[in-house]
Amino acid sequence: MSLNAENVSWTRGGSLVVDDVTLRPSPGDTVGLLGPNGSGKSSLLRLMHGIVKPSSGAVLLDGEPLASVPRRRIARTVAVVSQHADTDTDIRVEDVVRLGRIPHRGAWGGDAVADDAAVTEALEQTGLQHKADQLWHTLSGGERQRAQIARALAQQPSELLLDEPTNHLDIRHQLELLSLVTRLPLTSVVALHDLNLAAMFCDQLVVLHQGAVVAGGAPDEVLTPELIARVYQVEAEVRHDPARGRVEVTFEPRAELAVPRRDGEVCGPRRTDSSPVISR
Ligand SMILES: Nc1ncnc2c1ncn2[C@@H]1O[C@H](COP(=O)(O)OP(=O)(O)OP(=O)(O)O)[C@@H](O)[C@H]1O
Repeated sequence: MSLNAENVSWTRGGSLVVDDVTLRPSPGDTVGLLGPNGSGKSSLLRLMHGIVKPSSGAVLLDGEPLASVPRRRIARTVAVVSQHADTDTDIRVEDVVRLGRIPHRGAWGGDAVADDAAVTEALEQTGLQHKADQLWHTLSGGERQRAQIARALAQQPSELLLDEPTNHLDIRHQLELLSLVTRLPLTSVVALHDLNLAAMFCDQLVVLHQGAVVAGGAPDEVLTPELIARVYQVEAEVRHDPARGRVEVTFEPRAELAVPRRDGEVCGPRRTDSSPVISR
């Protein structure tokens, strides 16, 4: 299976939101989609899921334009975890996860044993077994996020699209979630803001800036101080850690981001000598 974006552009309100993007994840890879707020990550994921149609170019599922693939086949193959999932209805966590089985139902129903097994496994993988009977709207933000991921896993897709899946998660669950995603025998495209998580877990990175791809490749090729300065306007130090086999990014707070205090003084970040930087 493959899900590729080929020279995809998407225009909205007169602006080019996604600008001639080609993305061809290798089977089994985890591809990190990076870029500042508004750079087009969510829009590209929506295009790759077929929720919106490209203005030009095409998204191909196994070489076939997504627009001509039946919705049901897309749903069996591609699962999405979006940023904003919500419901007001009284639905239990297990039932949310079970929604992932809908694409597998035929006209005469589904395979109940396979459905139960997939739901149980997805709840276990996301550490939500003990929440199975709890109502969705009583979950914390992080638990809701994990329930959405469990729903996507129950779908048993070959392609997984995740839009900032670590939002709301504490550090342990961020690490667990991304390590789960990378362990699964799936091809994943995951929009991330945390460059170190991206370096730690992604096989390949693609960086978007104003809708266009400005860098792509292995994390240690992509994450350079020059790229980070150009795209995020932030000074960064990038260290190669041979023991861990990855790069680590640390950031330099910028002096011009110093904020005025109520007493008129301007406070910047703490220096490494631990004395507060205060200038008048
Ligand atoms: N339906 C739409 N109509 C008009 N503008 C849109 C639409 N969808 C997205 N945009 C604009 O396209 C740009 C890219 O948005 P998008 O949500 O894809 O960025 P993003 O990289 O995911 O951002 P973030 O990191 O903040 O989630 C933004 O400027 C947004 O306002």
